[in-house]
Formats: sequence, structure tokens, C-alpha cells
Amino acid sequence: MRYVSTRGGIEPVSFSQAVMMGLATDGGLLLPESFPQVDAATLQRWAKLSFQALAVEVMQPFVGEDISREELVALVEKSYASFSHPEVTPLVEPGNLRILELFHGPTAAFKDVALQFLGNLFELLLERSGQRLNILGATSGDTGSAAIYGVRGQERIDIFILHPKGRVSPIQERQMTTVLDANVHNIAITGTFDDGQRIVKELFNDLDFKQEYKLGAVNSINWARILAQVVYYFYAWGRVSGGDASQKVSYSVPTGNFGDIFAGYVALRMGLPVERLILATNRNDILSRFVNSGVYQTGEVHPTISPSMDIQISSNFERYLYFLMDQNPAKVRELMEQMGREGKLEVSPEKRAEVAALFHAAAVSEDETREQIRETYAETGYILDPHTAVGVHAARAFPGAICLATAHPAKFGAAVKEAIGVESEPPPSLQGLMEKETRCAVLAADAGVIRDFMKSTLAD
Ligand SMILES: Cc1ncc(COP(=O)(O)O)c(C=O)c1O
Ligand SMILES: N[C@@H](CCOP(=O)(O)O)C(=O)O
Repeated sequence: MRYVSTRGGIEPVSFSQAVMMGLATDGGLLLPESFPQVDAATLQRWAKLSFQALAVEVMQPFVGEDISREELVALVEKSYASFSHPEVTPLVEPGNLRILELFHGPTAAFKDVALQFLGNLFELLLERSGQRLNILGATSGDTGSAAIYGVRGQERIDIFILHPKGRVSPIQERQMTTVLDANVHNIAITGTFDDGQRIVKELFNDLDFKQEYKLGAVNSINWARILAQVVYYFYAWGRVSGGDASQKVSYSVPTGNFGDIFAGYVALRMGLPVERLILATNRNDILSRFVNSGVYQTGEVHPTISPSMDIQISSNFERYLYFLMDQNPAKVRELMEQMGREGKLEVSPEKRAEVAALFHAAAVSEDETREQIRETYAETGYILDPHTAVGVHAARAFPGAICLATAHPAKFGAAVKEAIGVESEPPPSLQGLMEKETRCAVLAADAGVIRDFMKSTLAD
């Protein structure tokens, strides 16, 4: 399997090169040249597999020759041994809902599914090459701690994580800043997540710096992140369909950077029987506006009770755009350049109809989010986190849709308490965080400042 850039400016690379490259060197995002196809018999067989066995089947064709089956099995086993639920991503059915719980990993958010795997994958590839890696990532709250937990203490890696100061939940902040391993460097930037993501991309596009400092990516710009997330779409389908390929299912996905829902799109292109992808945003609605109008235009970032989705520039949108533009990299480059200049791009009415045939999009308000948490709790006793509640609310017109539960409600205690008067019992991994020692630098949201900080930290 070879990987190409959405902007067409690189020679095709292997899986391990794609993982180490992170952002493509032409500024685009990496994608496989083609998708392996899954037929009805395979779907039926996969529906009976454990999460781990399924992960090996789904990932194998994408990793190609780079990683042997034995190595892949070992990577998968190690990555999901850290999850507290034997099914890894169980499907539960409170009342008439279908909830895919993705928060049983070490940091209680769906990011662990991919970042436990990516941390172990980096370790394997770096051991082989004898190299070191300096990870640079941006977080709106969950990627940061999941990435830190994926690589903390690894000898060949230093990790620098930018989070927007004061714009993540107190627990999310503590999950990152209480990790005192010498290879972990937390930076609170005075800006938004979008500023952090812009800085990350700016520094990855500084090719001299990227090469000299061996930058690595943990955000969903890294293809391995998307790949690991494809697995649970197949897993959930197997649970509800029993393997009958004629049964199509809809998925509701709380969305910010378009990574998780793009993984669903990849599963669809591989042959998963998908009815609709329900794209749920909070007030920061660039993506739902796009689906409903064909115009992709940035706006101001508003703080919400689902802070991990407070994003107005969605990184993986470019990957979807590549397919929407019939895999024409020149067109993608033109549109992304226009986006860079004008903060806006628009697709034709035909393309908009194509988008609307697959995606249903809704922007869910703060009141609706709280109301959904309240209603689900009153009717079933089940506590939704605010991000998951956004997805459940958006799926109201789609009975039977699988709603992705992207975080444990205890990560957002204040919002949950405001909605239902009680907090959710925190899992052991979230207990005692507020009493622990912390370490974090506070810096301006400026690429030059972050570059200098990385250089001086690594020189010490
Ligand atoms: C809890 C939670 N839900 C949903 C999302 C949105 O996922 P994505 O950015 O992949 O669209 C995020 C982070 O982005 C998150 O942390
Ligand atoms: N919600 C994310 C934002 C970063 O997204 P990513 O999927 O590209 O890493 C977070 O929690 O940090």
C-alpha cells in the first residue's frame, strides 16, 4: 500500500514513511492510493471477531509489507491491554439508544483507541531505525493527554503539546500537566485550538526545522490515527447487524476536526454498509454549515460545554475534499489556497447534493446539549458527556443510529452537574488529579516562540 498527498506534490510513500512524515511535505494530508474492498462474506466473518482480531484484519492491508502480521498482532494486543473494558469499545443500549462507548482507555476519551496504537507503532519504527522523534501536537483537550499517555517515558521520543489556556476542562488540563516524565512538555498557549493547529502546521511546513528536529505528528493529520479509528465502525456494525451485509446502519459522530467522521467515511469506502453519517457540531459549526450550504467558511471560535469540539478549521476536511473533487489534487490545492487567502471556499450545487446524500448535519446549541443530557438521564439513568450528547441530539430523527460516545462524562463534571444535578463517578484514571503536582509553560500563540521553546528545551 502506497500513500499520496491530497495536494499531489510528493512521490508515493510507504505506510511507515507516511506515519513518520505526519503532514505531507507539500502541506497536504496523506491518504492511501486506494482502499481495500470488503465483500459480504468478509463482513459476515468480521462480525464475529473480537475487537483486537478485527483491528488486525482491518489494518493489515493498509500497513502492507512494512509491518509483519506477527508485529501487528503484538502491537494491537499491547495497545488495547490498557483498556478497562474487555470489549475495548462496547456497544450499550440505554432505553432505545445505541451508544458506542469509546472511552475505556487510559485517558477516558476516544483518542486512546488510536493513540495507544500510534505510541506503540512509533516505538517499533524508532527502534528499527535507531532514530529519535520530537512530537509536536495541538489539542482542544483530549488528543493531548491521550498522546502523552501513549508515549510518556519512551526513550526515543520527546512530546510537545499545545493546549489553549483556560479553554479545556479542569480535568483535561490536569490529565496533561500532571504527567511529569522528562520527555513530556506541556505548553498552554494564549489563543484557541485553531491557533495551536495553525502553529503545528506552520512548523511542519518549515521543512528544515522539521527535518533537523525530526518532527512527528500525533494529531489526526497522521494517517495512523484515522486508520485505528476505522476499526470501531466495523466493530459496532457487527454488533448490531450480526454480520448481515444487507443491513445498513447510520452513525452519529460529534465532530470538530473531522477525523473521527472521516474514519467512518473510509469504512464506507471499504464496503461497510452505511446508511447516513450524521455530522454533529456544537456552536462552532463550520462543518454543519458546509453540509447544509456548500460553503466552507471560518468563523470566530466560541467556548462551549463541549470544549474539545471548539474548532473552526477542521484539519481532515481536506481529506474529504480530495474525494469530493474526484481525487484531483490540483483542484484540492487550488481550493485550499483559496481557503488560506479568503477564509472561504464553495463547492458546486452538484457536489453539495453529493455531500447531502451521505451526510446529515446539525449544529446543536448549548441548551439542547444540556437538555439531551437531562432527558437521557431521566429516561434511562445513563449519563452522556456533553460531546456525546451533541451527537445523540443530532441523531433524533434517525432511530437506531449508532451514537459514538467520545468521552467519559466525568471529564466534564461541571457541565454534567449543571444539566442533571449530579456528577458522574470518575473512573480510577481520573481520580486524585486535582491534588497532584503540575508542570506547564505558558507561551504566546506564535510559531516562532514555540520553535524557540522546542529548541531550547531539547538543547538542555
Ligand atoms: C470528546 C470529543 N468528542 C469529539 C471530538 C471531535 O472529533 P474529531 O476532531 O475527530 O471530529 C473530539 C476532538 O476533536 C473530542 O475530544
Ligand atoms: N478534539 C481534539 C482536537 C485535535 O484533534 P485531532 O483529532 O486532530 O488530534 C482534541 O481533543 O485535542
